[in-house]
Amino acid sequence: MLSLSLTGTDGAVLTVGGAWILYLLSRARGGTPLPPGPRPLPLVGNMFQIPQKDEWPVYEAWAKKYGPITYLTMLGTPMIVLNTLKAIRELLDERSGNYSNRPLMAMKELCDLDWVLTYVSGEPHRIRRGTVQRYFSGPASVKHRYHQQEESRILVANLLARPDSLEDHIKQHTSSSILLGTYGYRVSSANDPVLHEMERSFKQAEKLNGPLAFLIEIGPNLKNWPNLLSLSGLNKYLEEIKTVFTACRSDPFTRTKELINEGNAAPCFVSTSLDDIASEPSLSVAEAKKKEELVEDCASVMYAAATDSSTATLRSFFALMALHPRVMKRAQGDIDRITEGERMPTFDDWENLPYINAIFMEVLRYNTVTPLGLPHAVLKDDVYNGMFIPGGSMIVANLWIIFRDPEIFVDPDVFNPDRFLGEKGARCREVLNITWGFGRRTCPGRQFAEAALFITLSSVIACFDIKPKITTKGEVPELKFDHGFIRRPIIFPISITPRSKKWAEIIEKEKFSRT
Ligand code: HEM
Repeated sequence: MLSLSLTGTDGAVLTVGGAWILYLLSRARGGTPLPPGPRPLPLVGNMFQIPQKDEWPVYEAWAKKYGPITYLTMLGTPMIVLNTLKAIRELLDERSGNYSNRPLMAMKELCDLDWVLTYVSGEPHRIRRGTVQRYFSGPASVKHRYHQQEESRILVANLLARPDSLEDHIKQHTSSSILLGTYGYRVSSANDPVLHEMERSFKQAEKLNGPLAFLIEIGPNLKNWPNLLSLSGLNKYLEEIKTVFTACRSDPFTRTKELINEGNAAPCFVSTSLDDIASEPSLSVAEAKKKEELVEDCASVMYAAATDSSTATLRSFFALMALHPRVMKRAQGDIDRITEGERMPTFDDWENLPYINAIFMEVLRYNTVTPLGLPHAVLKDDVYNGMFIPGGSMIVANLWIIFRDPEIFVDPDVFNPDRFLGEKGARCREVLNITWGFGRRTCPGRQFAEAALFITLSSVIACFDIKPKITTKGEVPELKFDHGFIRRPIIFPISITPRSKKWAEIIEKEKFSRT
């Protein structure tokens, strides 16, 4: 029979046990438990357990402890981490309709950013993606190759002239490639004022995913509380974000329209799309204006979407080539066989240079640019393998752990492009596809980016020897990274020299033939 006389220890055990049961109940919905995860603190959730830097080992340890799905909360917003390829495919690809929203939308809506392709969902997203894909994806991506090849020649010429300014050259190269494709604008240097203008939105975008965005997400709809917005000063803060985003949308678009009117516009996404609109005489003035605004919206996201990831990938490439001379030599041998060592590679050589593809795939795997992909959000409540997935959760794919799975990528800590070659490399190539995202959000610039990587990497490898500058202590420098959703390598001093006098002449000749 149960005795009701409890000792102090019994009481403590019951109190702790009761609290634990309440905690477990609070993690379940209608009897379906939430996925497992580290215990959250009241209100702040797991905020202080999620590290601000060097976070990957922590996510990896959670994956080992909790299995395919880790459940966290940040200031009341659920955050779900998918740790296996199976869970990623089954949720983000197969249930894409429910898993393709973007998180933390409340603050973006307060800033009236309902036109930004990378944030919007549903029909507005579908229409904007279609507009971008028509000019950048699949076969349409081929029309960018002329400029992409030109930009690769400018890059190698800049590296020959000023090899110590590698970061500036990479920045100029990636920015120019996307701004030419989008607005027909060629960037003159890393200090081009247009880049400063475009990059203003980066700082504002960070605010949209910071702690304030989490707080606004769980609170009441502040649009209904205008007095609170203005008394708290929040109005001014949100207005600043909106103003910068709006300027980044309208300023470059207006400039390209002026060039079109003067008859001086280079073929690009904006000029071609506006030509298409003009060639539809059946459109009313209002319909044409709406279509034009759509082009303006879509153009404005391309710079931010393309440059950060492309720049981080190229930085990794230079660092990894400096650290892996044998890979570099082998690629140079392949290129020389095709070009007879007399010219730089062109797109016609692409299919004959599989090792270059293998190098950029291994760069993408080894220094994963987005170790947690780009966050998606769950539209409606769902159940997966007996676990409750709340609607509104932020959901991310742990690419870092998958790209280090020894079952797929043997010796994952070794930089080895060979793993992607031939029939044996089919599985690795297939898994690497997740580097481009999932479902309805898959990167629409993938083909553009792959072509840019091919022509840039092959041109650089053909022309230069790349070596680390040994430190004063006689050591090879270590590769380190910035922190954040995009993993940006911090480049150590690298020596970039033409392979021979002849190659310096080829660079000069091909640069000259461009002008
Ligand atoms: C190495 C280069 C690149 C990598 C690794 C990369 C990767 C990604 C990833 C992971 C996403 C998020 C997908 C998701 O949410 O599931 C994304 C989205 C996007 N990317 Fe890329 N990308 C690269 C270059 C580019 C380029 C060159 C362009 C433009 C030509 C581009 C345009 C976009 C756009 C517009 C989105 C937003 C898609 C949406 O929200 O529907 N990207 N990219």
